[in-house]
Amino acid sequence: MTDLKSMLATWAEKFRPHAEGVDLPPHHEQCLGCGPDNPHGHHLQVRRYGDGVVAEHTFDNRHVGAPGIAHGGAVATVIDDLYGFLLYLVGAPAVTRQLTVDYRAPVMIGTPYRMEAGVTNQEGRKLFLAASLTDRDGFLVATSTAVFVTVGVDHFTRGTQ
Ligand SMILES: CCCCC/C=C\C/C=C\C/C=C\C/C=C\CCCC(=O)SCCNC(=O)CCNC(=O)[C@H](O)C(C)(C)COP(=O)(O)OP(=O)(O)OC[C@H]1O[C@@H](n2cnc3c(N)ncnc32)[C@H](O)[C@@H]1OP(=O)(O)O
Repeated sequence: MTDLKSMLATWAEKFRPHAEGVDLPPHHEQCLGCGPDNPHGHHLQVRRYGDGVVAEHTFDNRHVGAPGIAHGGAVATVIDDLYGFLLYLVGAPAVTRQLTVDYRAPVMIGTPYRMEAGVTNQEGRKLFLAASLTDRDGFLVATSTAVFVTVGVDHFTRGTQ
């Protein structure tokens, strides 16, 4: 299990410039989106792509909704986590305040998709983000926007207190 102290100790290494095309580090080992040690997770692997991030991702039977189709919540989870990798490039931790997903076509189990995300605007603590999910033919399957708000490390230790 990842404890908060050891997770925070890894931040300096994560929130720094990363080379183009190199795999970005997971948020932490148990992260639902990208943690390699989470047996229920999506094990998302993400690379920097210019000013944004990119991933090739395939949903599996642990994430099924209607038969053969990925659960919409699972798709939103992976998109949300993909946004979390932009924070390394922005250089500050932030959390999701608003997330929208436009499900344009079913996301099929066992089919590889390309996912891209980038920062469209930054105003003070607010990061306006956008993402897309396309199939191998370049067909647009889902689009998303999000507002993330930058936070200090205390956010992860205090809850609502
Ligand atoms: C999740 C695990 C994290 C582990 C971290 C590990 C390693 C580090 C790696 C990365 C860093 C962290 C995360 C990456 C990981 C995974 C990615 C997935 C991310 C998540 O899964 S994260 C969980 C879900 N997430 C929450 O749990 C947030 C709950 N929430 C709050 O904690 C507060 O709500 C908070 C702090 C967000 C803000 O609270 P606050 O009091 O500080 O600020 P306030 O409310 O004033 O809003 C500030 C300004 O945003 C404007 N604003 C608000 N809403 C807007 C909207 N919809 N559109 C446009 N503007 C909007 C306001 O109008 C104001 O604007 P202005 O400053 O101009 O007045």
